Amino acid sequence: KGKGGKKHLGVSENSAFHSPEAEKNVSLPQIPTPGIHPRKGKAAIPHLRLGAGLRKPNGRRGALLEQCAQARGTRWAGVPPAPARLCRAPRPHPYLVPQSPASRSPDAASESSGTFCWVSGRETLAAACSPHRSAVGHPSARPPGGPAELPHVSPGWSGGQGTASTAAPPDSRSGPQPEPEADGVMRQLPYFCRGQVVRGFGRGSKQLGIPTANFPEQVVDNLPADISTGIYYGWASVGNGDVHKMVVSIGWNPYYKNTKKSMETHIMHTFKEDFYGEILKVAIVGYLRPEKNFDSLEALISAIQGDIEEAKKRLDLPEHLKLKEDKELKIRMCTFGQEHLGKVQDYSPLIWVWKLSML
Ligand SMILES: Cc1cc2nc3c(=O)[nH]c(=O)nc-3n(C[C@H](O)[C@H](O)[C@H](O)COP(=O)(O)O)c2cc1C
Ligand SMILES: Nc1ncnc2c1ncn2[C@@H]1O[C@H](COP(=O)(O)OP(=O)(O)O)[C@@H](O)[C@H]1O
Repeated sequence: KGKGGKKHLGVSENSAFHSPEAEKNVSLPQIPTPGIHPRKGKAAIPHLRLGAGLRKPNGRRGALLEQCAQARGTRWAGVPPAPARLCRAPRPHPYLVPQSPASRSPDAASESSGTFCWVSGRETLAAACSPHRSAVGHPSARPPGGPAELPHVSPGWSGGQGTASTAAPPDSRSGPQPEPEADGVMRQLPYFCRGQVVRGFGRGSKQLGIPTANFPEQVVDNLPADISTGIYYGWASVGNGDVHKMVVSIGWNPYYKNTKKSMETHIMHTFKEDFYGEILKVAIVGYLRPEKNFDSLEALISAIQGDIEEAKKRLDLPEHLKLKEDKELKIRMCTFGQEHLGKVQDYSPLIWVWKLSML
């Protein structure tokens, strides 16, 4: 047992989900893995110790973590997770994500070398590596970029029900948007959110020939501040339906000079009928471009069609298809237990284990 074995790992109440794709698209800070052989992965990490406040995942939570690990086929199965194991997973790893220095750390400055975070749907294990100081765990901390911005909804989901998509736009933002900071945007992806489909201005189908399902105000309001306005792509499902490719526009539609921010999803699928009132779930996995103004309706339509084609292509890339098939995404997109969505208390570890065991 190494030094870390005596102390404990923490488990947070939050969830986040990052893909290797998100890491590829941006230059995230390199995770230092001092002393770790990439394949053998068992070298000592003399300076890596568990900090105060970490708890050993024993009892029900420990069992949960083991089951999650087993379900994922990670190397954690059957062993008590320790920071060394957190750090030894080869990169890129979909559940081991670099996190920015954590401000909630007792000594944030010391974490500048990187924080590691293993994430399963509900549980998050975190440890930080620093060449100068021992690791620090955050038992109750959310992973940076995780859904702590989604305070009143079920873990991992931004959602709500309502009747309109609103958010007061600063005037300066109604024009063309600057390229969002990749660091800010991509750290949030994949970003999951859900909500009841509400009515918009009815332009999508009629004027553009491209219907876009609108999310309610609460969903738009709960978007992480780091997710800039712009055009994104990802996966979507409606009600109990299958997962389809989608593009989503987040912002003020400068062409129409909307006064309220909205989030509008076009799903690349032909539906038999409208689905107002249904629960729409989306996983935003990538960014396409900022919102723009256009000289003509034709130019707007042509840009949106270009986005759709580009999104289709990108979503066919192996990393995206892999994500689509990922258990985590299936759990988040699937319908069993949907009645629980929105009630944090119903996302008990036992329900989560039950869901994993269903797969
Ligand atoms: C992929 C995509 C890209 C879009 N890009 C822009 C854009 O660059 N500028 C803009 O003003 N609106 C853009 N929109 C928003 C459309 O203008 C909007 O969906 C349309 O006004 C329909 O709105 P409605 O559902 O409220 O009727 C985009 C929508 C989608 C789906
Ligand atoms: N492929 C699709 N993607 C998105 N919405 C669709 C699609 N097919 C049908 N719809 C329906 O069309 C509605 C959007 O049409 P739209 O004309 O943009 O109206 P609104 O402005 O009310 O959103 C959605 O709410 C949904 O019910």
